[in-house]
Amino acid sequence: MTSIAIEARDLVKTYGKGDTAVRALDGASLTVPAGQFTAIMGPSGSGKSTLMHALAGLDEVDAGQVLLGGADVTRLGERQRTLLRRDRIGFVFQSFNLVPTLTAAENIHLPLTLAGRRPDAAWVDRLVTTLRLSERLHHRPAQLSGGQQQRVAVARALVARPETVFADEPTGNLDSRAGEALLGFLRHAAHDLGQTIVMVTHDPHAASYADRIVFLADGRVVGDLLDPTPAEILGRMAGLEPATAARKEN
Ligand SMILES: Nc1ncnc2c1ncn2[C@@H]1O[C@H](COP(=O)(O)OP(=O)(O)OP(=O)(O)O)[C@@H](O)[C@H]1O
Repeated sequence: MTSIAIEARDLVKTYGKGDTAVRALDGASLTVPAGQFTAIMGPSGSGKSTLMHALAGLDEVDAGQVLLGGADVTRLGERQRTLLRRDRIGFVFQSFNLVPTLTAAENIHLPLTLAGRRPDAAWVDRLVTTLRLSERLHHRPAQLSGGQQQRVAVARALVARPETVFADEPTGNLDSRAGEALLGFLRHAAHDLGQTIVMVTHDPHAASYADRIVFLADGRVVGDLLDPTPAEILGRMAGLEPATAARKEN
């Protein structure tokens, strides 16, 4: 039986107040099996980043519940949420969030340093080699290209082998070869190492590496697709875009 890594029920999240209020999540519900590579897709503004931040316990929601590995994230205090993020979750953000004064190697090791854990040298070596960072370990972020910074951020997210990895557009700054290597690696992390991967992307080709795609529109989950091909994904996305645009104009 497949165990469940994440269960989100009826999530509601509103930004702002009054006339300018935006309901970014409007009753989003979702179940993510453990050890699966899941992609979240949907039109711009449909709530993908908001959903991912809510699932990861980075942002609070107005209503609803998120169970992550059995813990109710929405009910934890700030300190417990910080520990949960530190010990069980890895993140890859669009903006990398690398520490500018640390080298690539120090950035990669940071989650272990913060948790007072020793690195697994063989695992670090494998990450660095697969992500082609061996020649760049002693550079600081400002001395790295966007793609290299992205790969450092990915290595950092995986270094502690967290149960769950959240990635927001992880291939956004990569050329196609580096992007494919990274996606292959995320797939491997799910299938062979049992990590649960949740990725937000706009790119149907990137999403086709996932086991399952969850589609969002207007803050709600509106469907999913198993073992998707890029063509199937494009078809579904085409069905979502006009509906959202039309509703916004009304
Ligand atoms: N901090 C914020 N303050 C106000 N509104 C916000 C904030 N963050 C997001 N929103 C709004 O909430 C809605 C959902 O945003 P979100 O970033 O989750 O969408 P998305 O699907 O990830 O979009 P994109 O694909 O363009 O990155 C959008 O209408 C956005 O403008």
